[in-house]
Amino acid sequence: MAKPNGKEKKGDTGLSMAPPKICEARFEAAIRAMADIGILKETAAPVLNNLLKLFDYNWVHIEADNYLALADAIFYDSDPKEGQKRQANETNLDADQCNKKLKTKQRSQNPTSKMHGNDNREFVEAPPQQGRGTLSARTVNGKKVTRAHLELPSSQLLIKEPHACPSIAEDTTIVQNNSAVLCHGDPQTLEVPMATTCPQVVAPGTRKDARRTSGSHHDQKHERNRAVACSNQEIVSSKDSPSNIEGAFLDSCISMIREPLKHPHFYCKICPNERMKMEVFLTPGKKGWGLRSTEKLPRGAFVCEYVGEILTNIELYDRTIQKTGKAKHTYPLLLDADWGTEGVLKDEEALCLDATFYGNVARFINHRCFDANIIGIPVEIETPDHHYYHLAFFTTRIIKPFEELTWDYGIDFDDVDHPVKAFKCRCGSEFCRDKAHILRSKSRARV
Ligand SMILES: C[S@@+](CC[C@H](N)C(=O)[O-])C[C@H]1O[C@@H](n2cnc3c(N)ncnc32)[C@H](O)[C@@H]1O
Repeated sequence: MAKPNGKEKKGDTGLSMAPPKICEARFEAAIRAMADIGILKETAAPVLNNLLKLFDYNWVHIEADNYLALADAIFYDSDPKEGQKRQANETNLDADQCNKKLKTKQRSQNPTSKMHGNDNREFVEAPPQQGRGTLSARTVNGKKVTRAHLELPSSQLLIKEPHACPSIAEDTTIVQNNSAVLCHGDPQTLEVPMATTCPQVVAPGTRKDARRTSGSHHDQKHERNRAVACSNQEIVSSKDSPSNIEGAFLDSCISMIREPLKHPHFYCKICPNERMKMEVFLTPGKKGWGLRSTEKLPRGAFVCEYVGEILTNIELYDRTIQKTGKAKHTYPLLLDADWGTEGVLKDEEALCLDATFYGNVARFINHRCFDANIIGIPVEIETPDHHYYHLAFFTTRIIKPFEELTWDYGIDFDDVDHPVKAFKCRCGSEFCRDKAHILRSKSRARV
């Protein structure tokens, strides 16, 4: 008997009995669809039977996309190479469709106050993001292979990090719609050379920085390599001269798309992101909450991205002024990695992130002068506009389990002219830049 969803169970019909009318009609319709594209019934029927078994007689999968799974299975059975080419073509189509979707989504976002990263993601409790997507199954040389179309949240579109790997089941082939990826549920990462620049969390009142008129970080002459991780397999590059990806990495990207059968497994057993468990904890040193990993982390491990609302500097400044004296902790981050290279930016144009109301665990990362154990690396994803990028945190050295993760906000503690003071630094580093606070602490200790 046919189930409401078209599923037919052997037990319902009896093995020797003819399939019920509804399935017979569906069977014939599938054969007709194949005949329309020049496939003989003798070829199509046995493959269809196999496919039905694979899909547990769920016709929905077989009829989807005008019998795409069936056509593919036939192609694979008759000529695996041809089947791969066909799949590669579909892959490109899928990628285009997905990119369109992503663009539409971006356009529909609130232009004045957006989340940096995943839409609607809230801090602390937010689980690691899993890309949304669809799964379809097909037979490859008689083996069931699941194909996943992932639409990944933008905050997961990141950079190459040798350990960044997916938690994808072993029979899953990933068709990536975005090229540069990191974190859970993702198969492939990109190797992008980047130099650390100095994006900073702004202490309340680093209005001087916000105006970008001066500030120590602006004077630093970094060679600012950029990772431009665009959708659809475009990566890149150095700031002044966009370069191309080349060599083994490019070859493997092409191969993943064109020869998916060579890359059936993406399950990674060593990826630290798979095991990494972040913990927000109350620091003993009056810094408020902090962040740590319960696991040992290798050097260079991706930790997380800084997520917050995207504001202009004017908006951030207004918020800061309103909060002054009330907020104990503040959560802004200037997207200033490129400031100073194009003359003076207007405050209405310069961007920053504010994790006060929306954010992720990164908002709990405390500051440590100079010898912090993580660094923020700017990553451009949606747009090559250097004023808007994501900030990805990576470990600078091996981190012991439960060691606090710290990041050098780059605060100028000597900026005493500003009406709103930075916090008193309690980082404990021997390189602490908050000299005034150290002196005060020492004289208090003497008394
Ligand atoms: C991005 S938040 C970090 C999380 C914060 N500790 C909390 O409890 O939410 C930045 C704020 O943490 C505090 N903070 C961070 N690093 C500090 C440090 N080295 N010394 C003292 N306070 C610190 C300051 O109040 C600062 O405004």
